[in-house]
Parts: sequence; C-alpha cells; structure tokens
Amino acid sequence: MSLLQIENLNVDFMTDDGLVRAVDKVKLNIESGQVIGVIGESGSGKSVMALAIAGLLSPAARMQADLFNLDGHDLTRMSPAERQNHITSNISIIFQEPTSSLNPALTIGYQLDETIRFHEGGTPKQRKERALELLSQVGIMDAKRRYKEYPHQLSGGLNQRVMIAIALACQPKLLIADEPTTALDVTVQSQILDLLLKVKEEHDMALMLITHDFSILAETTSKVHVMYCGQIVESGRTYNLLSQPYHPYTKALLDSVPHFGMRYKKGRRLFNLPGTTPPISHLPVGCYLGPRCPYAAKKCVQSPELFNIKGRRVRCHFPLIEEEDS
Ligand SMILES: Nc1ncnc2c1ncn2[C@@H]1O[C@H](COP(=O)(O)OP(=O)(O)OP(=O)(O)O)[C@@H](O)[C@H]1O
Repeated sequence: MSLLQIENLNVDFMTDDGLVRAVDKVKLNIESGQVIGVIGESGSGKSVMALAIAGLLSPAARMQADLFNLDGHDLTRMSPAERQNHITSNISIIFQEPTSSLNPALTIGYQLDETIRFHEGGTPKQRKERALELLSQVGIMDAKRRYKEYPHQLSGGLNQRVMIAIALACQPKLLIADEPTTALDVTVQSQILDLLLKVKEEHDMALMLITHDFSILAETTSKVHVMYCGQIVESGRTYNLLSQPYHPYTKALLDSVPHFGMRYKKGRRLFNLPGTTPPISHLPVGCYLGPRCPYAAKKCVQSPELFNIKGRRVRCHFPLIEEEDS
C-alpha cells in the first residue's frame, strides 16, 4: 500500500542571487514498510527534500507540489495547521549530528518525555515507564541512569540511539534518516544501521535513508533515487541500478568509489567526474549535468524529462542502455 506519494515537489529559496530552486519536480512513491535510499553529491537537494517532506522547512522556503498524499490523506487540500499535525503524527526524522540535534541543557529523560507527552500523553509515571522502554528498545543499557543524564555525557552513537528513541515515540509510519551514520565511527555506523532496520521491522515503519554511501544502500534498501542539482535523475530497484546504472551521473558516482574485488594496478585511478556541482543560482541551460557529462551531445542543451525505461526512471537524453538491452 502506498504510504507517501509526491508529484512535482518544488522548493524555492529567496537569496541574494534571486529565487533559487533547491528541489525540482521531485516525484516519489514510498510503500508502507519499504526501505528506500536517496543518494547524491553534497548540495544535490537531499536534505531540503527530506525537510520538505517532514514539514520542517524554514519559513523562508516556498514549497509547492501537484500531489502530496500521506497515509491516504491529500495534504495539498489541508490548512497549514492540519497539514503539520498530520505530518508530525506520521513522519519522524533523524539527522547526521545527534549531539547537536539534542538540547544540551536538558536531560535525555526530559527530552524523551516531552515527545511522549505530546504524542501519547499519560501520567508522569506512565510516561517515564514508556521512556525507559523506548531507551531499552534502542539498545541503551542502564536506561534508568541514562534517563537522568545530559547529551554531553553520552557518546555520539548513544545520542543517535536516543534520537531514534525520540523518533519512535512519535509512532511514525515513515522514518527519515538523513545521513544517520556519517558522524559516527565505522563500527558504530553498522550498529546504528542494524538498529534502524530492527526498529523498522518492529514498528512496521517505512524508512527513507539519505546517504553518500552506495554500500549502505546496497545493504539496506530495495529502491534508490539518485539526485543531482535538486532533481531526481535516476530511480530504480537497488540491485538493478547499482549493477547497471542508466544515467551517466549514477555511473560516475559508482565509478568514483572503490569496489570489493576491483583489481588495483599501480597508477590506476578511480573515475573523476570533471568539474564541480554548479551552484543552484547558476545552473546550466538544458541538462544540469551537461557541462560535466562525458556523453553530452547537442541535444543536451534541452532539459531532459524523467522517463520510464525498463522499470527505471531516468532523466537523460542518452541513457546508458546497451544494444541488446533496448
Ligand atoms: N535556507 C536556504 N537558503 C538558500 N539555499 C539553501 C537553503 N538551504 C539549502 N539551500 C541550498 O539548497 C541546495 C540543496 O541543499 P541540501 O542541504 O538539500 O543538499 P544535500 O544534498 O543534503 O547536501 P549534503 O549531502 O551536504 O547534506 C544547496 O545548494 C543549498 O545551498
């Protein structure tokens, strides 16, 4: 069953350079219980898209969508207050830096209690029991002691567990994890990923994982969206997309990271996409990847639409499909 359906989501910001578009015609469909991934270079619009979905954009942002259906309700027809209420009842989000997401002046227990009070209510005793239960569920030993402690007394990994406990207190149907492991040590990263998958199963949630890391996507997701300059440029089933990318940008990202089993020869270099991501205030005409793309041709001065091909959606005039595939 479809949990979230979005069509033509745009997010604009008014800046000194004028109006800029950080998220451009994004189309998404998330099924209940599904794990999807979003990948792209820094500045490609992943976080702004996540904030837009979670209803957390700054007032300076302008958001517009042709379709925004969440759990069977059309958000485009709701008042801002109704919309916010529906989103906070259904979506939670955790961020890259758990320690800065928590309030350093308040205990873990107080911050958890605030969320439980808002979403579930109950007496102080019931709420405390619920908070301790949530802390145990996310693998925090000695929950009673941690309940009284402040974020600075916990490691980054433990604080991320607390953030996950707070997210679960909202009983979301969708949890968005925006680079949840980037700021953590490698060993802690895999523990947090395992935990996210465990709580996703236990709470029957969908999970949107935003990352820079293809190996995380390969391990955890069933579907991947690749973003560049605010647009989704390729979407598809994880295995198919990673094993045979159709968009030159997806291929460039994959070719720029080492793979297990790759033969290393002296002097051999990983692929390097020339140039840098253009600022959203100065995007090139036509295909945004055009000036950096090894496959660019005359036609690429026209903006490519996202089109369906062999179970994939690709925004490219010349997708990398071999003869026998087409
Ligand atoms: N409040 C804002 N005002 C103006 N521009 C903004 C604002 N917030 C984000 N942007 C711009 O929107 C674009 C997308 O940013 P976003 O943070 O979503 O990228 P990202 O893909 O999440 O990057 P990273 O992987 O580094 O987190 C960037 O060009 C950024 O500068």
